[in-house]
Amino acid sequence: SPLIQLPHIVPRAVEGFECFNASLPNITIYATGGTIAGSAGSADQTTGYQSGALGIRTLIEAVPQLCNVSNVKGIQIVNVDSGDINSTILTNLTQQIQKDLDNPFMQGAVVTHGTDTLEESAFFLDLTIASEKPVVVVGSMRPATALSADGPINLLSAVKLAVNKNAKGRGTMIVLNDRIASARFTVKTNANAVDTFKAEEQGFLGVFEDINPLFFYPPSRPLGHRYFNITSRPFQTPMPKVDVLYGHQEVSPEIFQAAVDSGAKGIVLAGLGAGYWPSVALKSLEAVVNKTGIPVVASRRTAWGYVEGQEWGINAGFLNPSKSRIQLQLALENKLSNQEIKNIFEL
Ligand SMILES: NC(=O)C[C@H](N)C(=O)O
Repeated sequence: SPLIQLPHIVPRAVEGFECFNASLPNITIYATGGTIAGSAGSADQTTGYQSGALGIRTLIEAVPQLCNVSNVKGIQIVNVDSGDINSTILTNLTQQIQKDLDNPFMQGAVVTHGTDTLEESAFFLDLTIASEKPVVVVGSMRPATALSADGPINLLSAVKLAVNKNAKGRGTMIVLNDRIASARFTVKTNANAVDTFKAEEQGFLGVFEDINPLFFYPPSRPLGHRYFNITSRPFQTPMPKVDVLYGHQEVSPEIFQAAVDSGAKGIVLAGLGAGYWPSVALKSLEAVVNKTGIPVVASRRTAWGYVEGQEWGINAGFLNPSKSRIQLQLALENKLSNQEIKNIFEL
């Protein structure tokens, strides 16, 4: 049902909205950049374009259908390639979205984002926003100027999802290519393809049919979900540095100490198979862990799988390295002990 019905509250709600109809729900679109806001020199150029070139007003104006489903307010958080998103930008985003969703007149939030690190930001929002209302992160693989650009339909899908009554209680979701995906499990699997976001083992939450969301199951949160309250931390302060190290044949045993020396307060390992390391490297890893007490999370370099049983560290379970890094950073920011961090990861 529409959130705004009483005439006397209309003027307050109108403020800041790009389009307004008292019978429609209210959504805020937070724009951060990426290819969905990307601009190339010609319509047939799909690489080498500038990410984060167009502002949120341009993105909204390109999809007039948005105003048929929702009142949309656009907020430009930053306008960057997603490689430049960091913990201060994400803290700012969480704090603004939380405030917004706590407002009874707001129905949900949509975040536009580059796809390269979208899986990290979506997971961050999932862990730091406390609300039943939907948070939807959306991107595109083709710049806004391209033939068959996927951004406009993805944006309309995201807004339709954010106002859908079945979308509540599912945490943060990811929308691209007619799919609804879980922020916890979904990753970018292909550097170029439009159907890149997948969770091979956990699957999708639903699909879009005629640009309308259809869910497979009732709402639920994934096992292992944990909330981190960052609403009152100063957002300008970066969170503790966590490095991801990649395992391979002949890996240098010195990389663990090098990470600590460069300021890492936690380490995530993209290990071989189910979290293994070559024996020489493992010895030096154990020495660093024993000497510094730094938390080390064992994840995997394979795309999918489950990591358990690595005695020298904290086992990542189903979380891949990029998502493990986000959770470890939030755990360190919240000053959790190594044992408490272990309890969060090893459910
Ligand atoms: N498709 C994209 O959005 C890629 C872009 N480099 C980004 O992540 O910002």
